[in-house]
Amino acid sequence: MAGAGVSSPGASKTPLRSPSSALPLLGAERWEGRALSGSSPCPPTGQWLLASSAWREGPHSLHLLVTTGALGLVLGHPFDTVKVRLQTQNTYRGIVDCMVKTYRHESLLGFFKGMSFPIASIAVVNSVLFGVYSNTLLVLTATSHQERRAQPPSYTHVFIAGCTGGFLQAYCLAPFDLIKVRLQNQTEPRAQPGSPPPQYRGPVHCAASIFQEEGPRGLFRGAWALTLRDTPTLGIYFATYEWLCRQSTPDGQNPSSATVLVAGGFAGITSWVTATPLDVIKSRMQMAGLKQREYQGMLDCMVSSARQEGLGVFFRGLTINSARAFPVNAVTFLSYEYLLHSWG
Ligand SMILES: C[N+](C)(C)CCCC[C@H](N)C(=O)O
Repeated sequence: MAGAGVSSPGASKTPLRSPSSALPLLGAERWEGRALSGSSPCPPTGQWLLASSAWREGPHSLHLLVTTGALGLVLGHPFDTVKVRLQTQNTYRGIVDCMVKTYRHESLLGFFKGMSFPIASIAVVNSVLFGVYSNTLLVLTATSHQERRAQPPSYTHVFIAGCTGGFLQAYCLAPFDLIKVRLQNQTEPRAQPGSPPPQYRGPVHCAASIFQEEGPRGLFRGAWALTLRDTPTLGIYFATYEWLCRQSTPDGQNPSSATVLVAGGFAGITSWVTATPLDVIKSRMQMAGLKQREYQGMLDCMVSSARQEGLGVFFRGLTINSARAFPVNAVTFLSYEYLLHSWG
């Protein structure tokens, strides 16, 4: 889950304080402080990712990344399943129809299909996203997090850092996202005696089957669409969060919980609204490996989807995704800030 990794927006409004009293300090930022207090203004290349700094920071940073990400994922997964089904299957008349059919045929468990791999991979994906984001900001602004409080980074820098993080995390996310989408689209009820078994018995079986049937590259099906979806929209995500927090936080103060909730929620919505057209294409490309529909490439997928279903196809799942995005990203940012505070 994205969401937890901005160098705290509140930090930019906070006067210099001792690290122990400062509200939001991400592992990487502590590390940045150390790096900058030494001779080098830039992070050593071998320490580029927060992945490594989070591990070195000890269990706190790691728990932080895992807990916030997993919480958001579990909360939002039922919405995500409905979204994926609406985007890739033409059998539903709308959100309510999809929910009712899913519940009737598959029970509540149907909404949670495909959740295990995203949870298992959240630490890696978030480490890459936030590590790259945080360190790109460090390189761009050449200021430590403490200096950044007095001199907040420009939105252009925040945007570029977010895009860089989004670009690099996309390739880590791609196989996990593919397996999630394939499992979410299995509409067979679980363990019904007599009914045909689903094609994939679980995430590992799904990964192994894709590898065997579609080759190693099959695991990266839809990866380009995912990269194109995430690169600009994660820039928008961080910039929106930063902007909203700065707007509603008086100088010298940390953002209130309400500000964090609202800013996180709207950052999620804004980013998902802009991501939806490519999200639809990405999900369709990922499902294309099953040969129900084949596409020559991303452009072909866009053109044939639009021809057959009209331009509205690019907005499939927008409503449910926005409904999901607000609480998920509000909670993600709030728990992130809260956990940093209590462990600070
Ligand atoms: C960039 N994109 C719009 C795809 C996602 C941005 C929000 C990410 C968040 N973890 C969530 O799952 O809602």
